Amino acid sequence: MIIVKDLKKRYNDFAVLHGINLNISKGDIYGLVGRSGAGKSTLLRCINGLESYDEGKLIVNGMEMSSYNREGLREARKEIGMIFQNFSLLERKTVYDNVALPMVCWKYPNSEIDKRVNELLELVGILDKRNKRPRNLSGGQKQRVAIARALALNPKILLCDEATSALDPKTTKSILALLREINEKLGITIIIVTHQIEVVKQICNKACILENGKIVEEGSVEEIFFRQSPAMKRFLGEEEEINYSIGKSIQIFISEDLNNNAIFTQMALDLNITFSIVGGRMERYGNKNLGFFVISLKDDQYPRVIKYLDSKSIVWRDMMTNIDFIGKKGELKCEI
Ligand SMILES: Nc1ncnc2c1ncn2[C@@H]1O[C@H](COP(=O)(O)OP(=O)(O)OP(=O)(O)O)[C@@H](O)[C@H]1O
Repeated sequence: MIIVKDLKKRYNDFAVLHGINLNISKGDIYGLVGRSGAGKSTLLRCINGLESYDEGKLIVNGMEMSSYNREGLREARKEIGMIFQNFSLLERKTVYDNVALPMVCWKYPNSEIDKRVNELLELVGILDKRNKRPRNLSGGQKQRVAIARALALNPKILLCDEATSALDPKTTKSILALLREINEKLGITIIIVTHQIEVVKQICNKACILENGKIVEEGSVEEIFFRQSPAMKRFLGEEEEINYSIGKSIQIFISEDLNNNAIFTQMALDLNITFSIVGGRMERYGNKNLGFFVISLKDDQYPRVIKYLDSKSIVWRDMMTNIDFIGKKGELKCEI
């Protein structure tokens, strides 16, 4: 659906995108995360044709974006809806008129506009606000209007630029739930630019981390979590390693297909050992529970425990060397 290959973009002598490679498939909810200034919005604007690029390929819905003439680009952009942090609604128009605007611009017949706008307002849950002006709505309601307007022309792709950054946590949750519903019901591919890792955890199936115009981490949200790469830690501001200095410490990664309580009890029973759990965290990623625990082992327990974990295909990391990351059946094996 979206293929980005060696994409480069400069603003005068400032290189903002340094050779981006990405593949976003139909139906993905893809998170583009990174700190302020990393180049996320620039990449998003290249994807919807608001910005040109200098080198590389950018194929959206099967067409190279740089190959369009003005009229072709205008047509292509019908397939790509966009929402923003500040909602970008017209204050002097009603909710209904804001949502109708793209269809009015494309000269759709009034009856079709009326039917579609009412359907969309119903979908986003604010049909009762159709005659209100944006200033009479809450932030979450304004973003619902913006979502309905972005869907007016029946796009295949919805781009969200920090769409929940101005909203409180509860409203953010409800907007993300709405985006997920739109993705599932209408089959729309969604790209979410955000600096909030919570957003990625709640809704994305895939994500990348952008750092100074380069992708430093990419994959399914589960893979990114399991890798716990330095890039991820830098993004989260968790670079400092906790020093687990008693004996040998290993980090054991848990996914929902493992019964995490049972792992530790079973291992203690099978190996006839005791050990301390010295750290850990479980979190919800989309509809999965993922997490890790750090256990501290005596030197003589260490080889037996890692042999046991490998035999059960459980992912673990040596906290001392920080270089081994033994993968389930090998597929998650990587150096960090
Ligand atoms: N039109 C422009 N002209 C010159 N430099 C620009 C322009 N737009 C963006 N930049 C610069 O490009 C870099 C990336 O900006 P961009 O807005 O893409 O980052 P971002 O990751 O979206 O940041 P934020 O999260 O703060 O929005 C920044 O250093 C910014 O100053």
